[in-house]
Amino acid sequence: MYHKLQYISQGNTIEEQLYNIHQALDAGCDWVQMRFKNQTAKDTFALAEAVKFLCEEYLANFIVNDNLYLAQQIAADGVHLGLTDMKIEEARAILGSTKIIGGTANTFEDIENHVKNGCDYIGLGPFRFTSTKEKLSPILGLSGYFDILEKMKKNKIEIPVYAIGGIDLKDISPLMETRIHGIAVSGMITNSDQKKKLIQQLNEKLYANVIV
Ligand SMILES: Cc1ncc(COP(=O)(O)OP(=O)(O)O)c(N)n1
Ligand SMILES: Cc1ncsc1CCOP(=O)(O)O
Ligand SMILES: [Mg+2]
Repeated sequence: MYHKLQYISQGNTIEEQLYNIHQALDAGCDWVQMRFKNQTAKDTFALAEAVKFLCEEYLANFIVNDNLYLAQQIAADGVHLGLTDMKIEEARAILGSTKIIGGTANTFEDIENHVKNGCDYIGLGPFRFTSTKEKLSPILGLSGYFDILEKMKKNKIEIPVYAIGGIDLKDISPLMETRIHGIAVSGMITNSDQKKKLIQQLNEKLYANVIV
């Protein structure tokens, strides 16, 4: 089973990114997506190598945002691809069956396509407005998640779905009732000054109904 909490990194420099990722790992995050936009290939590669090393030390999953070739080059655990990034089918053909490929969705049809093309999990959003990402797709709100997850059930489509976009602690329980698998968050963890406590609270809510 995939972990239910994915941390999406933030930071405008390699140092800021490493600091934020290290803090998140130290506080208990076990899945990191490195998201480092508009940077040189040299800096992005240097960061990716350092993050891979850190994630190995903490036994955390490590995936790369957008850049499949970088993920392949550094042997990351996988990649997250958006609707305007490389197609999932092409990515699967390049990465093979053992790597994680996540795909962004904003509609039920996006999810149907991703499943057909061999995606491993879905990042469905945005849940609400967030300043972390520019050019957001239409906001789904709680009712959007209910409708889309309901359609998935009716059509017997099974794939882990992660809610994303402006998510706060109080949103977790209502979101989990829509039958999502987990959440992908950036700002809530990056901006917290009590990360250990926050991640413990998040995991309590995310794993509340998991029978071990
Ligand atoms: C888990 C997860 N879900 C969605 C996204 C968004 O991906 P994308 O639409 O490609 O936007 P950018 O993150 O590349 O700006 C994500 N990164 N992770
Ligand atoms: C990458 C991405 N895609 C849709 S919303 C978003 C940003 C999520 O970050 P935050 O948790 O800070 O809103
Ligand atoms: Mg992208």
